[in-house]
Amino acid sequence: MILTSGLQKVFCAGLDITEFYNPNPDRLSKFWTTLQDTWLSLYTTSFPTVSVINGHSPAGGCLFAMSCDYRVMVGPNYTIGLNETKLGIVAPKWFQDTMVAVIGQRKAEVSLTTGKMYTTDEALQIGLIDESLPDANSALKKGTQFLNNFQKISPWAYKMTKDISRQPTVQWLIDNKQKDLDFVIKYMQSPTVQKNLELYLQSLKK
Ligand SMILES: CCCCCC/C=C\CC(=O)SCCNC(=O)CCNC(=O)[C@H](O)C(C)(C)COP(=O)(O)OP(=O)(O)OC[C@H]1O[C@@H](n2cnc3c(N)ncnc32)[C@H](O)[C@@H]1OP(=O)(O)O
Repeated sequence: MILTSGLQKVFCAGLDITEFYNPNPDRLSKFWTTLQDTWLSLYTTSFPTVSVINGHSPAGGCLFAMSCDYRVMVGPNYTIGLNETKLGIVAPKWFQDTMVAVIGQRKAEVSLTTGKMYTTDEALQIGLIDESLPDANSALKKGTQFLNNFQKISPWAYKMTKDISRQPTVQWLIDNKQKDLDFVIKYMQSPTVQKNLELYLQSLKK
């Protein structure tokens, strides 16, 4: 499966920030549970996945890209990263663990604490993406080539290997779904967090 965008310059703008601003707890609860379930499904697919990142990919967009098996990004003008601290919020543990699995503990900690958005070249250098291509068509071709490797791999061997590799991160969320949800609901009701989100939303308006 290839995950890509039909837009001109945005792969995925991340989660809809307005869902976190002055949230209705019931609605936020459904929103967050859907996100947890969607991520669990994507991160544990029984078939190979590639993200063809053909535009900017902040926060939730970066999470979805990192959750695929391989990342091909169009360069040099787009950016990718977990920028939550720039919004004055915290990337949850499973977002962080997903990044650690891709680029390692040290690079992930620097990346997460600074909320850095990496250019395509920078992302390639730290291993956040696997390949950089100059345009969307060649990126799509590369992504397809990667998937073709699996014609010679046993689906069972593929799935078992991926399960072993991803198990700790997946199991943590399965075991802590309610705790994670409760934390988000409580955290998003903090006046400081709300103020930070208000300022960030204002900064996005042109
Ligand atoms: C325990 C704590 C739990 C925390 C949970 C984790 C929470 C969040 C994870 C996230 O995913 S937060 C989202 C982070 N996303 C961003 O920071 C992206 C911000 N957007 C941009 O940088 C740019 O919009 C863009 C994606 C580079 C696209 O730029 P472009 O110039 O094409 O478009 P704009 O004119 O800037 O935007 C159009 C329009 O959309 C609004 N908007 C953009 N992104 C979001 C978003 N993620 N959520 C809600 N709204 C968004 C932007 O304000 C514009 O609105 P209008 O001015 O048209 O009203």
